[in-house]
Amino acid sequence: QLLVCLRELRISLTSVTSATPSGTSNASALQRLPGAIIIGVRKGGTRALLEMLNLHPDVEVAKNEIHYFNLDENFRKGLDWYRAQMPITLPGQLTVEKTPGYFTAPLAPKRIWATNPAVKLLLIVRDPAERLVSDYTQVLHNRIQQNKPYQPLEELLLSQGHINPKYKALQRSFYYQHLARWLELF
Ligand SMILES: Nc1ncnc2c1ncn2[C@@H]1O[C@H](COP(=O)(O)OS(=O)(=O)O)[C@@H](OP(=O)(O)O)[C@H]1O
Repeated sequence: QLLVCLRELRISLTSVTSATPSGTSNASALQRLPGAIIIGVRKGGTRALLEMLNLHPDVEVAKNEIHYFNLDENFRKGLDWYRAQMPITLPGQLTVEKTPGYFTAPLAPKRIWATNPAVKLLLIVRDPAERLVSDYTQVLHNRIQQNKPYQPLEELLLSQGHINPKYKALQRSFYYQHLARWLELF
């Protein structure tokens, strides 16, 4: 399925990436903006998806999460900074980056659209309740490692006997609310 998906991505991206000259000389080895972005969801298996795509010789991935479209401090650094975070590719190769934080970031859809409306967005989802528990577990793990205090999941999830809609890990599992913002543009 991934191979089929990749073939489709390459076909649809030919027009976008063909602005670069064909051939495989070193002069054509450049850092290019992504043709596809894994936008989420956090704890949805985004790292595994990125690594699997990276097995294909026509794909190069940004190893780290870039957080360009969701963090103002990075967005302010500009497009040249973003491009500089990308791997070197040859013409015809597809650059992919993943930052699961994009999916829930209010400004990310508009920013990505303004940068490249033809970019392909990849979203991998997971049972939202399992995702929430995984999200909580990661934060818990980080806090324990940093010797910081932590609350049980029940305390975060419930407020006066009711579900607390302000709990961030819960909000991140409201897939439809976030997806609606993306679908307004893409
Ligand atoms: N192939 C496959 N099938 C099912 N689940 C998988 C798979 N690969 C990764 N995982 C699980 O995905 C969780 C990590 O997701 P992410 O890579 O998106 O995490 S992160 O948002 O980048 O931190 C993490 O979940 P938890 O085990 O609950 O932490 C992984 O176990």
